[in-house]
This record gives sequence, structure tokens and C-alpha cells, in this order.
Amino acid sequence: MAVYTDVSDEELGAFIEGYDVGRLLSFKGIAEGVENSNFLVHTDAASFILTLYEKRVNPNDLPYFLNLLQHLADKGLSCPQPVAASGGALLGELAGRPAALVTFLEGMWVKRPKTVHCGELGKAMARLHLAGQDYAGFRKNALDVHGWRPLFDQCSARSNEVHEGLADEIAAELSHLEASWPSDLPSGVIHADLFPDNVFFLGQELSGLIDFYFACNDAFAYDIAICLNAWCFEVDGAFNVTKAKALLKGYASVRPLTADESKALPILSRGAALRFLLTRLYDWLSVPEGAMVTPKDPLEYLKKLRFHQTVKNSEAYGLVA
Ligand SMILES: Nc1ncnc2c1ncn2[C@@H]1O[C@H](COP(=O)(O)OP(=O)(O)O)[C@@H](O)[C@H]1O
Ligand SMILES: N[C@@H](CCOP(=O)(O)O)C(=O)O
Repeated sequence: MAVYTDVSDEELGAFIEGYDVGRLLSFKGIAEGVENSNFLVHTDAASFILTLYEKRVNPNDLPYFLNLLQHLADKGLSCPQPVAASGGALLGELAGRPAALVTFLEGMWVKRPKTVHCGELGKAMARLHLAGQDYAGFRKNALDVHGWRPLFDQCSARSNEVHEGLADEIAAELSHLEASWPSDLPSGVIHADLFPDNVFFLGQELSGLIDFYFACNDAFAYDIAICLNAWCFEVDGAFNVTKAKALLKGYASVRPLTADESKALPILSRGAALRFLLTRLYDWLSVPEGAMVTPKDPLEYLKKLRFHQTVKNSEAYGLVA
């Protein structure tokens, strides 16, 4: 459960009174997520999600995220919309944390996505990339190839506690990626954390995307690579090329990939695997005392990384040359 910050009934009641959202009926901490503290809030008018932004979120980035949600919703994308307080502000403060209220999105995330879900995800991601093209905000990806080494430096000394030889394996991969990371790929707003738990479905229909707190400006194809990692491996660690094919086909049906993007998928997928290996490793080694959170397994991403290291070209992901 990701609740890092406790909020009393009185504090939350006073906070909600600052919004024109009806009378507070109940609220509870949400037993999912790892980054921020989330509460489901019911009023006599509707349901909302209250987020208190924690460690990895830079408060200066919050206007980028909240305005982006508004921009995407205006473009017809289904995502939470920030709710303005009675005074007009999208961002407030609660229990010493920056806090925002957003609309509740109907749907459920799918624990074991099937091929059909991967296809829908591909289409939605491409729509997001197109809808973000005229977004005025800019946010550099803090966890791009340049951000990985500082993260590794903070946990390299203890990485072998998690897996023997892990420090050397990461160090070698990092050097390789730093030397061969592609530049000049088509870029714009990407979600950068479009995992199954951030994509809601109603039946087989995708009902919306949530959790835009890693969103940034980076290569579109890097977002695809993140999704190949997050959606196309089976529980036993096997890569499912049928799912990858569906994801890429769905994406290309809305926004065709350029030749450079197709060619870059193997290296981008390696990078995406390393990025999540590193953040998970860091989190694994530094769970804040008293926090209700279940850290995610870093070694899942080591296995994925090793798969991508064997890939020779994009055909391995189901792309036909
Ligand atoms: N707008 C929303 N509508 C409905 N449920 C939401 C919404 N935002 C978050 N949730 C619920 O809260 C959970 C955690 O949210 P998430 O943004 O993924 O947290 P974190 O950033 O901490 O990972 C989600 O899995 C979902 O169940
Ligand atoms: N998706 C990341 C962790 C971020 O968690 P989320 O709940 O905000 O998606 C991972 O799986 O490592």
C-alpha cells in the first residue's frame, strides 16, 4: 500500500472544504501504487482521487503534470482531470505535502494483459503522443540515460546484496547504453510509466490512462520500449512476441513508426529495462521506515534486460522489416 503520509479526518475535511465538490462522506488510503500517497475520496456529489506527492516528485514539475492532464482531457483523451479549488488553484498543500484532487476514472487495470489489451494499449499510447504534440509545457526526462548513472551511484555499493554480481552487470550495461543511446528520434510528451496498473479497462475496452507523474518530453519510441517491457513478458519471464506485435500494430495504426524508431527499439528496450531495474533497486534498498508500501522486484527487470541483450534487430519484437 502506498501511503507514506498519514492524513487525519480533520485535515482532510478542512482540505476538501476548499473545493466546490460537495460534502465529504468518506475517504480511504489506496492499496496500490508505490510513488505517491493516494486516497479515494467520496463526497455526496462524486468520487475523487486525492494525491499527496512524495519523494520522487519535484514540486516544480507539478504544474507540468496537472496542466498536461487538462490538455489531454481537452483533446479527448480519457485521463483524470485536475479539480480546481474554489480559489482556482490546481495545487494545494495537505499534511505538509503538495496535494491535488483529480477526477475518478472508471475501470480496472488488468493483472495479466492479453494480446487484445496490448493492441488497445498501443493505440492509446499513440493517441497520447499525438495529443501531446501541441502541449506548451516542457519537462526533461529526469530518468533518461543521463539520469541512470547518478541513480546507480547511490545504490551500487549495496546491489550485490540483492543479486551476486549485479553491480558489475549494471555497470557494463550502463557504459554500453551511454555510448550507444540514440538521439534525434521523434519526440514529444511521453507517459514514461505506462505499466498495466496505469491503464484502465472496462471489459476489453480501454477506459483511460492514469498516473502521469513521470510524464516528460522524450523519444516517443522510448515510451513504446517501456511498454514492451511492462506488457509483453509472461510471469515465467518469457517474452511474448504475439503481444509485442499487437502492441506495435495498434500503435502504428494511429501513428506509424519512422525507420529510425523501428531500428532503435532493441537499444531503447534495453535502456527501459535498465531504468526500471535501477529505480526498483534503489527503492528495494531504501524503503522508508513505517511506510505502507511493497517494493517491486528489481530482478524481474534484470531478466528482461538479459532478454533484450540477446536481441539482434527489431524483428524480434514482431516488427516486419
Ligand atoms: N484518477 C483515478 N481514478 C481511479 N482510480 C485511481 C485514479 N488515480 C489513481 N487511482 C487508483 O490509485 C492507484 C494508485 O495510483 P497511482 O497513480 O498509480 O499511484 P502511484 O503514483 O503511487 O504509483 C491506482 O492503481 C488506482 O487504483
Ligand atoms: N511502474 C514502476 C513503478 C512506478 O509505480 P506506479 O505504481 O506509479 O506505476 C515499476 O513497475 O517499477
